Amino acid sequence: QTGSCQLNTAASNHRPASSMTQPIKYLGQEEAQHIDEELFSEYGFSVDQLMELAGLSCATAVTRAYPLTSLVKASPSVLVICGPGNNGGDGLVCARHLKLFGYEPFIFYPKRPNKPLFQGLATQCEKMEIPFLSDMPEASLIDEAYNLVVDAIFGFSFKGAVREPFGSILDVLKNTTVPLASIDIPSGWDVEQGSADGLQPDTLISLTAPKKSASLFRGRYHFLGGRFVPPSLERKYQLNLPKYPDTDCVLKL
Ligand SMILES: NC(=O)C1=CN([C@@H]2O[C@H](COP(=O)(O)OP(=O)(O)OC[C@H]3O[C@@H](n4cnc5c(N)ncnc54)[C@H](O)[C@@H]3O)[C@@H](O)[C@H]2O)[C@@H](O)CC1
Ligand SMILES: [K+]
Repeated sequence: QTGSCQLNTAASNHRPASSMTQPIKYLGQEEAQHIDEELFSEYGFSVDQLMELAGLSCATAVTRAYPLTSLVKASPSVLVICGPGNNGGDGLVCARHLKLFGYEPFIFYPKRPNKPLFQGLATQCEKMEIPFLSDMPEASLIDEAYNLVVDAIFGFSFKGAVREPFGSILDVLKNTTVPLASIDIPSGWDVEQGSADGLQPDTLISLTAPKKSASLFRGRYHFLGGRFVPPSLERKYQLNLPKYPDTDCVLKL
């Protein structure tokens, strides 16, 4: 090999992601979980750090898709439904930032993990005077009272048939007509195959990179959020992420 040849190879291996022409990668379930583990192990991030950035991305995406000035109800109410894992944690962070952005979030959080991270996030929301609902409202009440619903029930670790109480919650959501904004995965969808008779969100906020089922998303707004991926991790998994504009934490795909 000549010296110039080696130089070219090295240069092409270190092209910035923005100059790559390949389309953004849609991740399988295992691959998404591997990336997640690697961020926490090899890359030294903590869960609450990335959750904060993920939840901020989600709240920002809501402001883009449903600006305060576009809301039709008398108050800027948003129902945020949080599940039992980290997707639910993203929802709690999202609700807190929505409040700071001038919205009136209400949280339904039926299964709270007994862990300091989630207890802390719930306390922060309570201290921000965000009400927690004790029951899931009926579909007609949701349509009447809320401008939109944020679906933070399940993310990329969802598997198998939906267990209660979440089956009934998803059934209610299938009967609502207000826009639904799903965090990372439309809840109840198979992470790779989607769900023909599942939720049909108006907005999907894919975190880190879209998952395979996102190719079946038919809503109006698909955002990418979670602007925290180190370039070497992006290269390793060939994510081909588009370049976020300026200092934005979300990007419309
Ligand atoms: N690595 C990343 O990219 C990041 C991921 N984050 C979020 O973390 C999510 C993944 O979080 P987790 O791994 O905690 O998992 P999930 O939040 O997807 O769900 C796991 C929870 O759902 C329950 N569950 C799974 N299948 C079920 C079923 N069929 N019926 C009823 N309950 C079921 C599990 O028992 C567990 O409690 C992502 O989708 C994303 O929203 C962010 O918080 C931070 C960064
Ligand atoms: K979700």
